Amino acid sequence: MAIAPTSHRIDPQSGVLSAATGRYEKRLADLDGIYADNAAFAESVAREGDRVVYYVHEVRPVAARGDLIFGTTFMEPGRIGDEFFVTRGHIHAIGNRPETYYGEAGEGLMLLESPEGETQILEIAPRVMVYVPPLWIHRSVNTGAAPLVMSFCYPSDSGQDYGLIARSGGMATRIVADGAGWKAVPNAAYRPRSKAEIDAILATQD
Ligand SMILES: O=P(O)(O)OC[C@H]1O[C@](O)(CO)[C@@H](O)[C@@H]1O
Ligand SMILES: [Fe+2]
Repeated sequence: MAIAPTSHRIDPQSGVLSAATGRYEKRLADLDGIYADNAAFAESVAREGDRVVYYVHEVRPVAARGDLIFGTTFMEPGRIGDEFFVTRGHIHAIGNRPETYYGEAGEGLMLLESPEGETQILEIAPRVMVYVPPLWIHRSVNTGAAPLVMSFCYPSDSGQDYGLIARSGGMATRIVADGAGWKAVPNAAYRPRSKAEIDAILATQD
């Protein structure tokens, strides 16, 4: 039986996606261990731990290999200390699954890192399409003063692996405020991956 075609409307300001099959949100208190400034994070959680940092609307038609998952990410503007709000970030559990992101509103960055530890930073803004190639860890950063809204699409069997970043002490690069703009700085807690761990990531391809 064929799957019925569907059409969905995106509100670029709120990221609300009509006829989404799922929605989730991440609040400040859910994001422990992501930011460098532990004291600033603890203070923010004590003051407003319930505050939503980002939310996702998505459509998952079926879980079958070869299908797509698509949706929107809405990110509030803000910082922990001098570090801009970010998504948790992940590599796909099947590492060679790619993804696209398209800017709907606001301005920010796609922070990318290869298994070997190379950093790439791509700016995202309305009408900009970003391609996340297979095997790149990816995290969105809202560097603006307004919400950052993006739409995304990736293969339905990709999965998300959040442990890889955690085991390395975070991503190699952090994005911090620099006057009215941003700059990339090294993450002092970063531990480069061993050859064995890089090989394990490469082995998740099919
Ligand atoms: O899954 P994370 O790293 O919290 O980030 C959320 C974003 O990534 C996605 O998992 C898509 O890869 C979406 O849910 C959203 O674009
Ligand atoms: Fe992804």
